[in-house]
Amino acid sequence: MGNKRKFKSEDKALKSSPVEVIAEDVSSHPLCLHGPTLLFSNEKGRFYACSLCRSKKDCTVHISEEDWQNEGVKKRNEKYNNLITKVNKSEAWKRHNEIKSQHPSNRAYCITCEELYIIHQTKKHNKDHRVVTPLTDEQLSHPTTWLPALENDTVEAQYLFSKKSVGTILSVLKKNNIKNILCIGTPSIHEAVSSRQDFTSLLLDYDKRHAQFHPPNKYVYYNMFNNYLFNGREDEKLLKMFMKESSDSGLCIVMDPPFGGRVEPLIQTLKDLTETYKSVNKDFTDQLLPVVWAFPYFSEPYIKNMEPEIKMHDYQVEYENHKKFQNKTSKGRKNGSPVRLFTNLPTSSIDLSHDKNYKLCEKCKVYVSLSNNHCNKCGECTSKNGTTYTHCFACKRCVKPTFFHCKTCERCCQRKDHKCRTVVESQSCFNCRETGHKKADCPQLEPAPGSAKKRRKHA
Ligand SMILES: C[S@@+](CC[C@H](N)C(=O)[O-])C[C@H]1O[C@@H](n2cnc3c(N)ncnc32)[C@H](O)[C@@H]1O
Ligand SMILES: [Zn+2]
Ligand SMILES: [Zn+2]
Ligand SMILES: [Zn+2]
Ligand SMILES: [Zn+2]
Ligand SMILES: [Zn+2]
Ligand SMILES: [Zn+2]
Repeated sequence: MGNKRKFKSEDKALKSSPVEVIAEDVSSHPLCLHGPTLLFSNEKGRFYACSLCRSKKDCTVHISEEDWQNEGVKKRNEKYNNLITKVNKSEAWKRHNEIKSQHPSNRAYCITCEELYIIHQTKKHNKDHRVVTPLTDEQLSHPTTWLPALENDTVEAQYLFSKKSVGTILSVLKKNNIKNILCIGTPSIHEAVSSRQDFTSLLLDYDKRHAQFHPPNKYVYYNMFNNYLFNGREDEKLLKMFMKESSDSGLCIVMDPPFGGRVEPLIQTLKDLTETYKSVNKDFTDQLLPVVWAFPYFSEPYIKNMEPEIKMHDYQVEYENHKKFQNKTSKGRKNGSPVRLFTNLPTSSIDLSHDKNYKLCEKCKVYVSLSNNHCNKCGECTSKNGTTYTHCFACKRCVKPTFFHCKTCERCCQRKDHKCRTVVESQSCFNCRETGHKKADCPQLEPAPGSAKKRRKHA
């Protein structure tokens, strides 16, 4: 499962065409089958497109900002109000209970039709269908352990945490006295705590198969890129209730978005969820809700720029079903998994004392990979990608071992295929060409009306 897919490496990410997402309230945007679209901007202009599908083939809605002013276009887009699907959670749960009342050998799940059924009740699932049977109670309550990942890799991208990673994440929450978890795209965390007394959780996920395995008040059919609840009001009430009940015992968002997902809409979602939390817990301070977010290390500049409180920790998140994302001591990638934990909880609360791949940096007071060295010049443990960085005195910073200081370019450059005076322009600011921020946030420019920077200033 998932082996066809190539991870978008840092270099590939740098070569992809530059497009910004304008982080803003999406409620007045055109709709597609996945809820409100996002406003994108590239060198040709600004346009609305799907928040979830990365390929135009999967979702064709594409409306320029100018066309969206046209009443006819607005009228035509209204059809999506009726086309967006909901999930019938109570029906699905009723079915689950009927199936559970049967002996495991009578229980089955058809992968082709994505449904649970009782064997002797239907002949619909013939030999062309992929069927899983028998099903134990344990399998019914832990579907991620046996449900195959959804096929469309450009949309759902499902990779499960290893048991060790689940344990690490839960221990961080414990250290911070957090008992309530909003699991966004993290069904294995949700399942791991489902029978525990010390945590409660609510799963928010786009994979609606979960409705057949979790009670209606434990699962929400959700799009994390536009904070869209497909079942509308009913689930908004549920989410608010969960937030209200968690006010005394700590709430944390634990999210693991599909790889390649954009940072801007995810940060916007965290802010929107924080606003919802504040609307039901009036005395909550102005900060962002606690979050533990699994994401590739090379997204750090974007996250840091948009939300400096969210820090990257050196812990390498391991996955069950992906060789490349396992630790370097196993068969995986040379430098280990590229996925790290980003969090606004104190990084010193991530205790890896039991893990031989990490050491405590006495100066940073944080656990780091054995290969990560503390640089006294930079004042921190500087490695990001799992290799040992070296300090460049000219650039006054630590760089990857694959870099060298080029005197002609007057900066550190990738050693391989270096051509002097060429700059990788994509993924950097359209204006000043620096990485780490987008044009809308460029410190050299006045903020455009409605830009993220402008809105933040006036917030
Ligand atoms: C990379 S996997 C993470 C799974 C996680 N590591 C675990 O073990 O539970 C991404 C998860 O996000 C869900 N997902 C994908 N796109 C989503 C979206 N737009 N909104 C909400 N959930 C989404 C997938 O169904 C999947 O559960
Ligand atoms: Zn769409
Ligand atoms: Zn079937
Ligand atoms: Zn250090
Ligand atoms: Zn250094
Ligand atoms: Zn240098
Ligand atoms: Zn050069």
